[in-house]
Amino acid sequence: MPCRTTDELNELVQKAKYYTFGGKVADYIPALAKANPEELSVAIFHEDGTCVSAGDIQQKLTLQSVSKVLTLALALMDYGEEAVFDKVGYEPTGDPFNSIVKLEFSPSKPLNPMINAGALAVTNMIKGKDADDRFNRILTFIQDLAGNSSIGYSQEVAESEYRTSDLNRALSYFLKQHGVIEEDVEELLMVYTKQCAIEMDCLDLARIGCVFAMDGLEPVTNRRLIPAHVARLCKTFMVTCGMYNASGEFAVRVGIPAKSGVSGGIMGSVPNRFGIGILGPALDEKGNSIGGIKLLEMMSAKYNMSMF
Ligand SMILES: NC(=O)CC[C@H](N)C(=O)O
Repeated sequence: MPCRTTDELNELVQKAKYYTFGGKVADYIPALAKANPEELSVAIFHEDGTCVSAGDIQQKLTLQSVSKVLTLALALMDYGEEAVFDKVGYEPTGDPFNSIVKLEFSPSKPLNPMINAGALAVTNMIKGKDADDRFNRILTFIQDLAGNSSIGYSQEVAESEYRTSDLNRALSYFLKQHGVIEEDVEELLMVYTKQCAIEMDCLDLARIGCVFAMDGLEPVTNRRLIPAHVARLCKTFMVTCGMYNASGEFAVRVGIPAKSGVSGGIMGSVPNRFGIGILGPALDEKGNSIGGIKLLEMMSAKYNMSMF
């Protein structure tokens, strides 16, 4: 079903666009540096399958860190809570997403699954007979959540990140030394960089956000895609750690479970109402979409979105 657009949402996007000038696209993954910093688009996907959008929603984004919440859901479905939280903790770090510093403290397990170290530990757990099989399981799961079997990944972005992943390589070796991950680090990075390069548009992202908003039910059909307790657990991490070390301020100003990625994507879930997909590649200094956060602040005020 095509998305309609409303003057009201368009106006909010135009206002938020003004702030994109204060941001910068991520360039530590070389392929992401090509993104247009002035781009800002949003889609809202409701439980009944209707959607509203503004901006250029044909534009695609790679999931990057948004994928962390999706692999967490899959690992929890594969293994259950006890096994997953044997490898990663529950607590926000207050540090940047790629920081290594807290791993030095005992126990040497990542503080939560939303930082790179934690996400690497979670991807390490994804079941499958080899790296390709594991990645395909992640991709199929994400296609199901979005109701779109044509979703794939950007080979260019995956390879670009794989080649330049020295920090994630270092984190992985550190975790391997401490027994948090077991597999070959190169194989893990292969799966992880492809997972981060899974590509979709804002509407797909909004639809996945809506599945979480509905505690794991597919919009329209009400088919269960994720057990309710897993969806709730993921949303809790989105609130406490989803916007990196800006999650506290985001909870105050916007007040919804959300997860961002360095491509400028943000997936939001407004409980029992709708999912939100945003693309705005210009980032603030913490790595969140600068226009996207502004837009969500305005939307939260206008549509009374805060759950607090
Ligand atoms: N914050 C992010 O989106 C980080 C994801 C990116 N692929 C990385 O590992 O660095």
